[in-house]
Amino acid sequence: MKITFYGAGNMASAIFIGMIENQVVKPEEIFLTSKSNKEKILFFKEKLGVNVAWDDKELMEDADYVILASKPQNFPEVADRIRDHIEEKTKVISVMAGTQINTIQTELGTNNPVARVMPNTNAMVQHSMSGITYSSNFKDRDELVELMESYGKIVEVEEDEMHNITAATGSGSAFLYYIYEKYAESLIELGFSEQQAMFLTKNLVIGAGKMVEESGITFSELRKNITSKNGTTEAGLEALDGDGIRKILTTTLNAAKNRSEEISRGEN
Ligand SMILES: NC(=O)C1=CN([C@@H]2O[C@H](COP(=O)(O)OP(=O)(O)OC[C@H]3O[C@@H](n4cnc5c(N)ncnc54)[C@H](O)[C@@H]3O)[C@@H](O)[C@H]2O)C=CC1
Ligand SMILES: O=C(O)[C@@H]1CCC=N1
Repeated sequence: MKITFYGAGNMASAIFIGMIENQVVKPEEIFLTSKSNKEKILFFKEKLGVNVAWDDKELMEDADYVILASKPQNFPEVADRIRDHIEEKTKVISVMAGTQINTIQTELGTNNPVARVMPNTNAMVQHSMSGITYSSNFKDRDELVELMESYGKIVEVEEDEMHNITAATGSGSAFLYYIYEKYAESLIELGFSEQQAMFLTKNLVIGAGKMVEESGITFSELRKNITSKNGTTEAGLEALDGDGIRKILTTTLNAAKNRSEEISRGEN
């Protein structure tokens, strides 16, 4: 197999590191190219044993998959590099936010099968939650699904649902990290040192994640198990105000979704 990545930044590296660690591909089956971070991809070559190249003929020759992993704004330049070299056998996989299948096919000047995947950087630890959608001519999906499942879970969606997935899980972990950051800052206000606040928050998050994974019970049951009648948690939860926080999160998710829709209309 040959998988070529155009772009080797945060998202692409989380994917190929996840795939290599899970041994679904060998490092020598991966080809990387980039624009900005030349030293970084030479580091990946050195550390992981992947191939690195800037010659598009070499990159695209006999490729089974080409992964589009630049920012959407850089896609026109990436398309210029790929267009004259794409072979009939090559399936196109895009992780770019917003960029529609028909835009990808038009820019590449090809009708090759295209899948859009919206992963997240938890791919690095094989825990991405990714959405996937396909062009109608994308046959033989099992191999791609196996590749994508090597670094996490996937849900298949219609293309117009990709805006929601992008907000919910593509950007979603950043929203959760932001809440953890704010939680740690509040602990400092409570009187903990910065080091203590980070240590407490980090272990709270790890423990909560493991409870979600291993207990098999719902978020609300987990919460209720902590909440004593007229106790400290109840007092805190009343102050937290469930509806208020839901409103903030809905506004957050809608802002991310709207931005994905703007990108799809070419509003850079
Ligand atoms: N970072 C994340 O959590 C997620 C990112 N994505 C998508 O992944 C894509 C990449 O995002 P990041 O990895 O965060 O960005 P990044 O800035 O870390 O990496 C972008 C990469 O694209 C390369 N690039 C730019 N122009 C190029 C060109 N003409 N030829 C070859 N390579 C080129 C850069 O050199 C760099 O390696 C974006 O489209 C984003 O929407 C999707 C889901 C999550
Ligand atoms: O912020 C972004 O646009 C990308 C897409 C999802 C996560 N990061």
